[in-house]
Amino acid sequence: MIIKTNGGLSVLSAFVNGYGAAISIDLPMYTEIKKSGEDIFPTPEMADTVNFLRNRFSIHDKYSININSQIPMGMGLKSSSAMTLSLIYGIFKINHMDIAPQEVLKIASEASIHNKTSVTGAIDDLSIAYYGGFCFTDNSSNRIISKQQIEEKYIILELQDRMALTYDMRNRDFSGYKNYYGRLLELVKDGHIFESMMLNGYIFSDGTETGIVKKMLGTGAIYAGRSGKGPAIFGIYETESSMESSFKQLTSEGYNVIRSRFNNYGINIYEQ
Ligand SMILES: Nc1ncnc2c1ncn2[C@@H]1O[C@H](COP(=O)(O)OP(=O)(O)OP(=O)(O)O)[C@@H](O)[C@H]1O
Ligand SMILES: O=C(O)C1=C[C@@H](O)[C@@H](O)[C@H](O)C1
Repeated sequence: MIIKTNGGLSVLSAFVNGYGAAISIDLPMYTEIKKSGEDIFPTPEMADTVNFLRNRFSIHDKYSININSQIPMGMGLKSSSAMTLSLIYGIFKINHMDIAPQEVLKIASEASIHNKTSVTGAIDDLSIAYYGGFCFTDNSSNRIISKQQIEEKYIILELQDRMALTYDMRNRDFSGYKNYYGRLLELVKDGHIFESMMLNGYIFSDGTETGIVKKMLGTGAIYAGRSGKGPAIFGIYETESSMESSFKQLTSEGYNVIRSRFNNYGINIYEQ
């Protein structure tokens, strides 16, 4: 069985006050899961996720797993939530276990903490991997506050040659940002998703993104900034042609950029 899901962008990082929001973009991850004579897990985090599920549900089969992903890892593009959710969703499906979506998300959130790829459980990131579109969540109670389909827009991502792992954020003290995040929360509640995206990324700035952000804004982007902790930088474009012309400009200047777009698809079985 092959499970397909996608990456996404941060709208509100939940490290500060537990509230999180994210938005799904076309960056597919294909996770192939087969019952097998022996366990074949490419990474310790994948082994941990499957073992977590086995202990919880008395699943005794062995699995061979292979991931083919276009979500760059450790970039703030929701790769770990796509990985954890696709394994859990896929193992339930392969075993014909009919588990309600909110229960799947809760288990994936607990597994994300257990496999050390998440700090809060990242129900925001898991929810967009599950449903697509935009999701706003309370990560401290594993609850979706709202979710909605998102209008088509075009994205450019600038990738950097370093990773920033979420788990490394676990000891960072964000308490000084509580007032600021109170305001960002109001922005999200009032529907100002893209404004929150830009202002949220600012907290994780190391000052190096100013050049590319201004380049994106100066070549047609309507918003640009860091995707949460990053380091990936996003630009949002109203039309495909404005995105294409900015993309041409950025590549000619040597930026490492890829194209994407918002999506509303969610997780599904790509091949039985
Ligand atoms: N294609 C993949 N194959 C196997 N494991 C993956 C894959 N993509 C991500 N992972 C797992 O996710 C980890 C990276 O997750 P992390 O949460 O640190 O980054 P991220 O998902 O890019 O960040 P963010 O949560 O800010 O979007 C990797 O170390 C790996 O364990
Ligand atoms: O692992 C986590 O708890 C999180 C990781 C980031 O993606 C954040 O954007 C998210 O809100 C929470």
